[in-house]
Amino acid sequence: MNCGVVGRCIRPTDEELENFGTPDFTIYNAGQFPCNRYTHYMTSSTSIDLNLARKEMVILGTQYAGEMKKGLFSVMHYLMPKRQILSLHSGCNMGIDGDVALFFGLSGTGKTTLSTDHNRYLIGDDEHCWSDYGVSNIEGGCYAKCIDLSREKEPDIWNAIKFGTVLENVVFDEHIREVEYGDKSVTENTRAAYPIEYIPNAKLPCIGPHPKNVILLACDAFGVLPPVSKLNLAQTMYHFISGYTALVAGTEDGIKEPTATFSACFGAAFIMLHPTKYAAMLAEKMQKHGATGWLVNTGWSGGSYGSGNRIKLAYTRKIIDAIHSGSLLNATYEKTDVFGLEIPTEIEGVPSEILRPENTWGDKKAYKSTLLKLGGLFKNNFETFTNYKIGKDTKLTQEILAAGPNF
Ligand SMILES: Nc1ncnc2c1ncn2[C@@H]1O[C@H](COP(=O)(O)OP(=O)(O)O)[C@@H](O)[C@H]1O
Ligand SMILES: C=C(OP(=O)(O)O)C(=O)O
Repeated sequence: MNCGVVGRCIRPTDEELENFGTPDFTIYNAGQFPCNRYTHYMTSSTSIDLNLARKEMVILGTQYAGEMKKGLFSVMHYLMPKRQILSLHSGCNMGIDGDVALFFGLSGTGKTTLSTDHNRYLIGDDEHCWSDYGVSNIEGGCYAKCIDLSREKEPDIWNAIKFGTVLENVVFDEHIREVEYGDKSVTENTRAAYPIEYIPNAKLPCIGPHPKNVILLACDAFGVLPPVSKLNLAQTMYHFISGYTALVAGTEDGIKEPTATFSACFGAAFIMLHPTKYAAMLAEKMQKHGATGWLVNTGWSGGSYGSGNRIKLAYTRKIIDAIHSGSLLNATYEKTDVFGLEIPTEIEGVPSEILRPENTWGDKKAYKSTLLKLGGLFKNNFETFTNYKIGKDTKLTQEILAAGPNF
């Protein structure tokens, strides 16, 4: 992505600008002007139209800066697989030993927060490609949510908000120009767009070797998924194709209560081919490069949204640390009912009782029925995909099906 959209795209050097020639793609952003919602297939006065042949995108009726980057992300989901490159809706970072981790997840599940890690190099927070040479960021900056942002919990993002960063939808005092990060009066989806080099340990250029860990993030507002589970390849494919999260108030307009969302490949809005095409590419790359899959619940524990609490970010960070260090791979595991997930019995710095969700619920009956409810939602959702084969391999398709909830 090589243009200058609020610091998030890869900016050309002065030399490249000299010989810029014609752009690869042109965005016409008339965000203040609504589209005609009475046109066929229109459901609102907002539209983002792509013409792949003309290499043009037209944005109407929305001034949300996210539309530009996500529109181009859709283009990449078309162009990249044609070159055997997998486009990924994931954050990405790298340890000092060169171990790369991907963080897949829908909006608000923690891609930006968890890939921005003081002890690791940031490759990017949201959009990447995985080719035969390793991973690379599509963007040149980040787009962090900053609702309730605090210096203590997210110091790197806090410090990246300085001159040159664009704050979107935040409320601030006009006189002293101080931002009130807790203020949701415009929207909960407040953002900070900053160039990646505002993160001190950014990996420049934003490329890295083949991933060692593939972390699937779900913010489970039902509170029944374990804080972390180790996945085999078939389970990784199953959860990748399912693309589950339970949204709470935030990015999507009108969502105030938690609802289960299934978004294939953690990006149904952006994919252009059938989900199993991307899943097969992911499986092949993970197998070839020996990557391990993980499912991390950054959502609720001790009950559903309303009665339980969101898992502390500090605990999620400890879980992620144990994945990166390799220590979690060697932990002792036990298997859960229904989802058949392998969960560790101990992780340093995390209270052991929270690792098994059942332990944290006071009402065990409510836990069981909520677990079965979620399992049922997964099953229903997956029916859409059962007729599609993963590549030519029917065995893999069967394995993926068997890797889902079983009850
Ligand atoms: N346990 C947790 N893990 C990750 N994020 C959490 C957790 N608890 C609260 N959060 C908050 O959830 C939000 C995650 O948003 P973000 O990282 O921007 O998601 P994404 O990049 O996937 O859209 C942040 O505001 C973060 O502070
Ligand atoms: C820009 C977006 O991505 P994310 O919320 O994952 O940062 C969005 O979905 O609006």
